[in-house]
Amino acid sequence: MSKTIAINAGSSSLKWQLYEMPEEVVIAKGLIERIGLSDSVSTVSFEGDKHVVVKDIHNHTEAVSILMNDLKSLKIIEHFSEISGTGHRVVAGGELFKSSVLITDEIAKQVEELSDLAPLHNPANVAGIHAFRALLPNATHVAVFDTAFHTTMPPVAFRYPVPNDYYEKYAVRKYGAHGTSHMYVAQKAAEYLGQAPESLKLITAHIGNGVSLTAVDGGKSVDTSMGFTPLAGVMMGTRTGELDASVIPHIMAKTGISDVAEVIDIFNKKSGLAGISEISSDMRDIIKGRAAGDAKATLAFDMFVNRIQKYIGQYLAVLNGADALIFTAGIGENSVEVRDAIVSGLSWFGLDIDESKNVVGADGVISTPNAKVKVLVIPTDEELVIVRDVDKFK
Ligand SMILES: Nc1ncnc2c1ncn2[C@@H]1O[C@H](COP(=O)(O)OP(=O)(O)O)[C@@H](O)[C@H]1O
Ligand SMILES: CC(=O)OP(=O)(O)O
Ligand SMILES: [Mg+2]
Repeated sequence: MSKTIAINAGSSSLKWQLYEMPEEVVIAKGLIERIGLSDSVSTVSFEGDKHVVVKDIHNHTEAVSILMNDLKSLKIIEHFSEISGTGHRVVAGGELFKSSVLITDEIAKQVEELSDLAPLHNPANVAGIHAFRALLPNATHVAVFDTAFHTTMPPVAFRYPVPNDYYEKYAVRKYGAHGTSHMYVAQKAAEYLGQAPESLKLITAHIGNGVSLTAVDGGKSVDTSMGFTPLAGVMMGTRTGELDASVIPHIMAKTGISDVAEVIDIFNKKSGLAGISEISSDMRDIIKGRAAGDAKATLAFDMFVNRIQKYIGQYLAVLNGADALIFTAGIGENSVEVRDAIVSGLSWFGLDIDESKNVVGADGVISTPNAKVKVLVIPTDEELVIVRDVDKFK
């Protein structure tokens, strides 16, 4: 028996789970959310109790310190040496990493160097890697990549229509993200539906602060909405998603911003729900604003839903029809309103939600019995996939 911890740094959150392995028993878990916003919330669940602390948490380095402190102060562990393995979600693996790897100094450096491919994530992932390697020099540390599941995409999906040189010399292509989550829910969907993964065409919709949709054919990713970086695809909490690149020089000329990196930073951190609503990047705040009749919050909500609907349409085309649509992640798992708004506009395609099943806490099929394309809610579990991969190296 040994304890293994999974660290999942998202753009707005840090999720962790401490497991007894190989039994896969969760000893304790934590969610630090709204990182970088006011009133961040840290929740630790341990021995049936929930410990909740609300305070401003400015960045992921602070979040990692809180997590380490909680492990000891809440007496989840007595000594750090009880933890023999750590698994770190790494968002961008580029073309370098097709599966999980044991972290060495060299690997940690490579992960840091891939930050251009995930500027909001890889630096946070590296912060967790450095902190735990320093604390637990004798443990097994493993990096698990979001991009790994998408390495099955064919060139027709992953290539961009730019001059060949850009791909061949500079690796400019679509890499995708959230792969661990898309893979996990696609496998679960096959279990829920009682069918072999090989026989299913699925559209997995990971809707959190970061959002991506994937076309999964026979258990393999064949297309996904995120691109060279997680800026691409649909509109997100703070990110634009798809945009005409010509907007960049236009904004620079009009505003006087002289550094292109600054524009990209605005597209990554100040756009999406936050940019349109001028209220928040957090869907719970948008839903409140919309309910109160706020026009900007309503537009933000409607644009968010519209972009997701259009990608579902694309993937119905890519797959030439689908057996099921899967909702997962923070918004996909929890927001009845968002699921209802997305599906109700897709009835022509044979999607039909059963309102009595589309409720808080939904888990499993939420479509009507006759729906041509089933709709499921499946809570993702990136942490479980991560610790299973750590165990492979022990
Ligand atoms: N009950 C809820 N209703 C609507 N949205 C929710 C609910 N709970 C969480 N969310 C949303 O989920 C998003 C965070 O999702 P998550 O998957 O945790 O993000 P990250 O991309 O940081 O991993 C936030 O926009 C948050 O508002
Ligand atoms: C890749 C990505 O956007 O991740 P998250 O949704 O966890 O921020
Ligand atoms: Mg996430």
